[in-house]
Amino acid sequence: MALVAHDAKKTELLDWAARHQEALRGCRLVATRTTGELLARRLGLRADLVASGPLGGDQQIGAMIVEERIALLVFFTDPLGTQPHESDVRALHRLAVVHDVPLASNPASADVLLPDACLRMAAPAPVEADAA
Ligand SMILES: O=C(CO)COP(=O)(O)O
Repeated sequence: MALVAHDAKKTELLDWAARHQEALRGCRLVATRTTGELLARRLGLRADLVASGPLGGDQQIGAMIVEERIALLVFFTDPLGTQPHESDVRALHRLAVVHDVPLASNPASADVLLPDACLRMAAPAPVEADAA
C-alpha cells in the first residue's frame, strides 16, 4: 500500500493513519520521503521510503504500480495549490487508473477502500478456474 500526501494534506493523512494504525501496522507500506518520515515520527508507522515527490518519488511509486506491487494508493493531493511536479502527480494518478489500482484522494475514500485492500493483501492469489 502506498501513502502520499502533499504538504497541505499531511495533517489529514496523519489523522487518517492514526485512526487506522492497527490495520496499517499489518500492511507493508511505501511512502514518499517526507510523508513516510512523518508517519514514522508521529505514529511509529514503518514504511519503505522512496524519494520525496518533487524529486521523483511519485514516479517511483508509479513504477511499483506497473509492477503490480501496490494494492491501494492513498494519495491526498492539495486541490487548492499547484505543485512544481504537477506532471508527476498527474502521471501517478494516470498509472493508478490504467492499472486499475484503487486510489483514495481523501479520508472518506480511504476509509472505504482500506478494508478491501487489507483483505486482498492478506489473501493468497486467486487460483484460475479449471476449465475441465
Ligand atoms: O509531493 C508529494 C507527492 O506528489 C509528496 O512528497 P513528500 O511526501 O516527500 O512530501
